[in-house]
Parts: sequence; C-alpha cells; structure tokens
Amino acid sequence: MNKADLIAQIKQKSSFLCVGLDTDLEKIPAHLLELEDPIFEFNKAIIDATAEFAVAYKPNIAFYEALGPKGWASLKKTLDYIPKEIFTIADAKRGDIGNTSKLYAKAFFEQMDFDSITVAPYMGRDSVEPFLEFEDKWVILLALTSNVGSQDFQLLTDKNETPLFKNVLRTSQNWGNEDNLMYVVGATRGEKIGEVRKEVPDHFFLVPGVGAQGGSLEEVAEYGMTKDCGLLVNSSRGIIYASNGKDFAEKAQKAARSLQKEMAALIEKYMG
Ligand SMILES: O=C(O)c1cc(=O)[nH]c(=O)n1[C@@H]1O[C@H](COP(=O)(O)O)[C@@H](O)[C@H]1O
Repeated sequence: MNKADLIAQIKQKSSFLCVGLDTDLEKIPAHLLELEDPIFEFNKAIIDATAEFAVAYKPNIAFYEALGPKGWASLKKTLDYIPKEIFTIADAKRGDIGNTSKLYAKAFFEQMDFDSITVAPYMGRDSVEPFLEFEDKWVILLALTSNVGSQDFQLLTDKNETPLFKNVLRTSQNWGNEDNLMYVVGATRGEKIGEVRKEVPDHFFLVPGVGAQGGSLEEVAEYGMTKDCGLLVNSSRGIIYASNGKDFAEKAQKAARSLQKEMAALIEKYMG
C-alpha cells in the first residue's frame, strides 16, 4: 500500500487505529478452543467487529510462531481475511546481514504479502535495505520503544549528548524515505515523541503502548501528529481481550469504537 492510500483511509474513517492481533490460546474465550482453528476464528470475529474503525492490523508474529506450522497457517488465513484496503503490519522485528534480511523480506512480502514489517536497526544499513527494495512495501524501524529496557541503550548519550535513538533517526532516514520508512515510537514516551518528530517531520510513526501499557493518546497526538496525521496508534490487549466471554467481539468493537471516537476528535483538533 502507498502513502496516499493510507492517508485516504485515515481521513475516510477518521481513525488512525491499528488493532494488534496478539492472539494467545491461553487468553481467547474457552468456547473457541473446540473449533478446528481457534486462532483464526478469534481473529476473524475481531476483524469483522473492528474493520470499520481500524486502518491497520498488526499480528505480532511471536504469537503465531509459538504454535509451529499450525500457527503460520492461522497467520496466513488471517492475513488473507483482512480487507485489502486496510494496512497490514508483520510485527516480526527482524534484521540480519543483507543476504539473510533479503530472505526475511521475501517471507513477509512475497509468501505472506504484508504491507510492512517491523525491523530492528541494530545491524545497520545493509540489514535494513533489502526490505526497502519492494514496491509499496514498508519498513517500520524501531526508534524509541515503549518498554522499560529502552533506557538500556536507546536513551544513552554520546559525547555530544545525543541519545542513541536520535542517532538512529538521523542516520536511517536516508536509507529510505517517507514513502517506505516508518518509525516505532512508544506511546509511553510522552514528550520524547516530540523530540522524535523534530528529527523526522514527515515520516509516519507506529505508536504502540496505549491501552494495556498506559500510554496517553492525547499526548501522542499533541507531540506526534502531522498534517497527514503521521500516526498509526496500536492497541492489542486493550481491544482484543476487552472480554474473554462469548461477547468478546462485541466488547472489542466497543473498545475500538471508543478509541476511534477519541481519534476523530484529535484529527479535528490537529489536522482540521
Ligand atoms: O513494534 C511494536 O509493535 C512494539 C514496539 C514497542 O516499543 N512496544 C510494543 O509494545 N510493541 C508491540 O506492540 C504490542 C503492544 O500490545 P499491547 O500492550 O497489548 O497493546 C505488542 O505486540 C508489542 O510487541
């Protein structure tokens, strides 16, 4: 998917919501476990219930890989079920020497036809570039993550007092451009999101961390929104596990609708 189509969808739905499909057999409603493919059945019901409010879906690959070949089959069925106009993110956090990254790219862009993949920047330019060679496909590079451990390296400063995450942004923005490169910025990072925005004024951000991790949507918009929105805000557990009863899809819909309503107001406030 290209940037213009993504922006058009955001405007049409008044939403920048990404629903995270972190589907866990231990957390889905018990009645689904009797079905042949409980993971797919759960995802299908969540997609049916939330597609009108979501502009992106992000299956976290770990939840599927953990189940072996069956998990990969559920993932493929899920991806094929997502409506074509909705942006898809393989949250796989890959990155290796170029020769290997090329094969990761084929796995997620050719075998699976995802629109984008999350990539770790640690191994540098040649580990990221193979993912950027596919037309209308995107790299979403980790910049400033939402977890506590992001302090261990990402916030460490060099001799010029520049934190590592800024060096990642400064160096990597020339590897791609605003049409094929986004950045992961955690919603839990408050005004630091504004510092990231200063470094990369026009790139889209994938912002996980609202909902279960407690990040503020209002702050994300205040510090991160651009004239084109520039944000995809993810919530996984806060939506998909809003209930673990028979009403799980209905409650997920309610949670997605409520986030979308807040997003519509923020779009009006900052883009309108
Ligand atoms: O790349 C990610 O999506 C990601 C980066 C980050 O900094 N923090 C983060 O939580 N994530 C992912 O975003 C999702 C957050 O899930 P919830 O906390 O349940 O909304 C998980 O799939 C995480 O792996």
